[in-house]
Amino acid sequence: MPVAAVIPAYNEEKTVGNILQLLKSISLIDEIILVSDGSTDNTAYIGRSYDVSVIELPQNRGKVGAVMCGVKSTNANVILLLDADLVGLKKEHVYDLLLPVLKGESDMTIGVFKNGRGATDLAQKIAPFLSGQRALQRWVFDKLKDYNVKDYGLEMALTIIAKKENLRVKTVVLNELTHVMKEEKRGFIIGVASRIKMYWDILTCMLKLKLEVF
Ligand SMILES: O=c1ccn([C@@H]2O[C@H](COP(=O)(O)OP(=O)(O)O)[C@@H](O)[C@H]2O)c(=O)[nH]1
Ligand SMILES: O=C(O)[C@@H](COP(=O)(O)O)O[C@H]1O[C@H](CO)[C@@H](O)[C@H](O)[C@H]1O
Repeated sequence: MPVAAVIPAYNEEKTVGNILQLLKSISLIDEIILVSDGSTDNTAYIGRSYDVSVIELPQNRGKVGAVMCGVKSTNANVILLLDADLVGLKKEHVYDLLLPVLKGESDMTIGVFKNGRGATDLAQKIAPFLSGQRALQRWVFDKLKDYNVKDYGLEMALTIIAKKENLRVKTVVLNELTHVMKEEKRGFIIGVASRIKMYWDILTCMLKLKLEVF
């Protein structure tokens, strides 16, 4: 069953290289697609240097736009979604996300950080369903087409759809994995603004999909 890893990246030159290098060493993955979402740094250049498929969007489309573009470009049946700002990604994390889907035991897996860093562990403990680390059957992803999901609403939408349709979802622990937080990447003011926008996207997505998840 062909597997594509889709990595949305907006100005992630500091972290994306290590992620691509690790993914390239995993034979379960047939295709690696880096979507540089209007990045103004060396993200796309680094992607090309690892000899993976690089889609360079001329303008920033937001996370869901970037991911959709990447998924559209492949025929793979199984999609692995990973953020480009992960720190500490190991092969075991990727296997733990992919294998339940490849074995047909789960329709989607959701990876939750543990023992990474206090702040990012806590965020995912409170809201594991927001995690960007997932593996899923393509037909699950394709259900997003029926909804008008914006930017950071992606994970909330996938989680709600899975619940609504009674899909088999497995939460897997990603030990000693963390990511660079918005405030660390973009500075305090832009980081906080981006965080507020993220929560707004999530809230509007929840309201739109009219389903309670709590
Ligand atoms: O407009 C955007 C915003 C984010 N991202 C990517 O989506 C992932 C998650 O976004 P972000 O880092 O902002 O979320 P956080 O990790 O802080 O929750 C990262 O790989 C980003 O580079 C993107 O492709 N386009
Ligand atoms: O875990 C979370 O609460 C947020 C915010 O993470 P940080 O506070 O920047 O560590 O990040 C996740 O949620 C976003 C919306 O679902 C996803 O797009 C990100 O991939 C995910 O890391």
